[in-house]
Amino acid sequence: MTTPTPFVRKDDFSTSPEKRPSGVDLGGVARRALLPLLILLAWYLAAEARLFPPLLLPSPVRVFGAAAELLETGELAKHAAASLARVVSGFLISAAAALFLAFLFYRRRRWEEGASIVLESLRVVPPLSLVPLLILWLGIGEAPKLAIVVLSSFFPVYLNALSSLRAVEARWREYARAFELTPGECLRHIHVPGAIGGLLTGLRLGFGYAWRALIGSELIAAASGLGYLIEDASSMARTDVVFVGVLTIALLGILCDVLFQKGAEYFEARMRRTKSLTPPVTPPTSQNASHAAASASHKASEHDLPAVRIEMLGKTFPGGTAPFEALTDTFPAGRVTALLGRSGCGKTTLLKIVAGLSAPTAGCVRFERKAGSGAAALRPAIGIVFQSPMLLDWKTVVENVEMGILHVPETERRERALAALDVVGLGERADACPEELSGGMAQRVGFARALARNPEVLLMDEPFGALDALTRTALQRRCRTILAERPMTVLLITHDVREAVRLGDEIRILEAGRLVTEPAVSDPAEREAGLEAAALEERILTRLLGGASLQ
Ligand SMILES: Nc1ncnc2c1ncn2[C@@H]1O[C@H](COP(=O)(O)OP(=O)(O)OP(=O)(O)O)[C@@H](O)[C@H]1O
Repeated sequence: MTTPTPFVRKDDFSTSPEKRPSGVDLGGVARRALLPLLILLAWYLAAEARLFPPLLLPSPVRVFGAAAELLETGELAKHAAASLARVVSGFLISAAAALFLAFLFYRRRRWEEGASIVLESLRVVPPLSLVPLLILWLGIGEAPKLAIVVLSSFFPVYLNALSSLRAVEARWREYARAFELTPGECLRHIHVPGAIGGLLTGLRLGFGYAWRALIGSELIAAASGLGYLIEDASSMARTDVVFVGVLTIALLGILCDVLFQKGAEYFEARMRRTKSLTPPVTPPTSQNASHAAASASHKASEHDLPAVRIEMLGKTFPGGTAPFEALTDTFPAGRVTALLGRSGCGKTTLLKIVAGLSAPTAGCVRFERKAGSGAAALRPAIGIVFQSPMLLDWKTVVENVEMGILHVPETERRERALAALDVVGLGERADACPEELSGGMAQRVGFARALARNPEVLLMDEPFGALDALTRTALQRRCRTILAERPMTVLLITHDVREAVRLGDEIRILEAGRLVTEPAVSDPAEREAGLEAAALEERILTRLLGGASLQ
């Protein structure tokens, strides 16, 4: 089965605020402080015992004395501020450039290929080796120092952003096509919130690299900054001041990192937990409710519904696999066609072609309406239910349903989504997060998302395959009720012969690249437990098991 799996994100920022224990973790603070305190003690003892000459290892007392002196004269603050300004401005420039390029390239591999030799060369060349050139081109002012910081922090941001955006884009590509999302909608609703962990990790790493590049940048004819302070003190054999400079860089780096991490956590929580930021779901007004309900329970006239006609349909994948080469059949209008077949025979491939998610290599799909139908020229509205629910975990239940109908005006969208949730019995859970739902509920949300589109053609790819037997039976019954009230042309892919018999008005078996028709049980009331149903089930099972051995 090639249906995409739901996206579960794991990254450096997975410790969301609500999962953290509130209050200060004193144990954690003590654990972190223990090693530095031990080092400080060892340093003090080694210096007092004169294990090394004071020029090599001044005592901590002398270092803190020098720090106090530099603080008093304002020297330390002046140099720290100059360094901080360089790090922040260099980082902002590099982050802006890196994010711009990552967003430009993540869907355009050819553009990235065009720039790849230049970018790769820059990535492997140590920025400090460019110092002579930078001085030559940019002089000895601030520009070359900034350039070193920018070059050092660019790649962590760029590479993390590019790879996380690409991973999210690939994972949700079919989803985006199935619901006809525009590139802007994909970016806003899926790619940025989905990749936010990777984006923030890259920014954090980049900021760390900017600090590390600082000293190198301040070796270039600087008259201020912690790098300059260290260099100047070193030339005057003031090791204590060198220590002050290095410790200040470490402290400022850690402080910036903590602030950055807190800010990133807050930002990520805002981006991903839209639930807490969007107004709570309010019940529709009575007038709108009736309109929405009418819309959700939109009952397409059976006369208008299209049949799905496939003609000489063939698909050959680039590797040479060809599940079928010339399929011809009609899935009748307003009826449920259950499609069975052994694993790997091409059921999902066929459904994707009908959905327009994959192009056939031969033949075509046509949606045929009865002559005289008012909607003869229209492409039908298609709803797709994937095997897994494919819910965006940064959106609430109702927002997930809305993703299927983003083309609908905002005022109507919420009402239609709520009405569709009502149809699947989840109106009360509209404001819940996907992670709060059971597997069956999540699948019903996926069903509601397809129903909200008022589909004339409903394509379902093993929609109940991952559920336990009880939930599956309950959902099959609900599905049958919904389909009885709202006729649609349905193509249902399933591995479950009983499901095919229960739900199918038509039954097809895809075997050896051919579609074989099995006569379904004509009376829906008999499909659940009638003798005819049992005999049909047995016959289909025998047919499926009688083929080649399972792979
Ligand atoms: N993108 C692809 N590239 C190459 N081969 C593919 C691709 N997608 C599917 N196939 C191959 O095409 C054949 C049919 O795959 P498909 O997913 O349609 O089978 P299926 O009948 O839905 O299987 P299952 O019931 O196990 O889900 C398989 O051999 C599969 O390996």
